[in-house]
Amino acid sequence: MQNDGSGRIVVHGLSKTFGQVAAVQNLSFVVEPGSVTGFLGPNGAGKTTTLRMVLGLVTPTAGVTTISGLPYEQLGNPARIVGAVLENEGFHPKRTARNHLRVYAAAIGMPDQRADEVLALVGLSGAANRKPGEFSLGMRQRLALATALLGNPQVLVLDEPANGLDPEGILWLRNFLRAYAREGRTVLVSSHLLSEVEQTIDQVVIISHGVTRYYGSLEQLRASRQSRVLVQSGDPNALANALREGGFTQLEMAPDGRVVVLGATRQQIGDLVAKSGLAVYGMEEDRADLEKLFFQLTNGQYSGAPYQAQQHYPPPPPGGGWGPPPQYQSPPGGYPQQQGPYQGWGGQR
Ligand SMILES: Nc1ncnc2c1ncn2[C@@H]1O[C@H](COP(=O)(O)OP(=O)(O)OP(=O)(O)O)[C@@H](O)[C@H]1O
Repeated sequence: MQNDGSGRIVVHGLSKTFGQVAAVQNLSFVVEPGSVTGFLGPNGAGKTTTLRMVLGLVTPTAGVTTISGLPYEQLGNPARIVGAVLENEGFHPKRTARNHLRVYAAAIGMPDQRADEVLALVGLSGAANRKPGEFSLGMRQRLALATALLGNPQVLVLDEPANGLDPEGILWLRNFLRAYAREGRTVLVSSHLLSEVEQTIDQVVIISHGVTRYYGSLEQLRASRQSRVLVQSGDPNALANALREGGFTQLEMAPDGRVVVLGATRQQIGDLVAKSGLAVYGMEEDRADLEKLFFQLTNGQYSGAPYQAQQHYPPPPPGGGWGPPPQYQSPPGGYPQQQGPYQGWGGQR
């Protein structure tokens, strides 16, 4: 085997067991260069363990993980290929930011001046002579990123990099990572909050209880959200009957008396209502937000209530892209009644 120069991260059949705890189970996904991939899952889902296996810090119980075709430990001078920021990185309390970076630069064969270059890249030039002990959490995150960038790596692996960043810091990080990926590099970013990385990532791997729940483009995940239309009518029962006859059978009643039609567009309902001659006073279309979908996909790690799937996912795209979990039987989509504000049709109002 040799370094194929691609910067592609491959995780194949990866498992890790700590005593009785199956932290990661048979995980498979590919992180392509030129994109930012989000690695998402609730706390304890197995993200850090997986990233540590990718970085050769934890030995897998089963499976393999490679970067540019090689296991991390066979990469030669890995810091020149992969830059990583893991959680809770410590800094020497007495060293300035610049000296901290110079020590690390020397260790990987980079010149002193690289320290100032990476400080500039992360916007910390003005703090070069200060000690990280005086830094805010956001500044420490930037310094950790600067450390990862020392070797000008083709691949960046960041564990929860948005933790502790203020909105401005998150925006900065987003622009930085997107620009980095645009140069054809590989960026893998973990987070337990989809909203934190939603605008940064193109691809997403969602795990829960150490198992892949979704693997593919964020765009496709967005498209799988089912729309619903809320219809205000003078006679909700007559409207419901007309809708059922028209083939719209997924109906709910909102607490305010509006009829909620799942899986329909405003236009479809408008046409049907016009034919039925019923009075309708207003229609509002909305889509399930991605965060809700994320909750559904990671069900069981957020709330005790079991998710009852109402909708099936669209079939896998040709050429794959979906996670392989054989035990994944409860596809997402729709609006789980126990989580939404709506009562089922005929339920308590
Ligand atoms: N060294 C270890 N020894 C024993 N159990 C471990 C060890 N490392 C992780 N675990 C367990 O493995 C599971 C996955 O942990 P991991 O830290 O990988 O999850 P995570 O998704 O990164 O969560 P977080 O965001 O909270 O760090 C947890 O149940 C955790 O307690």
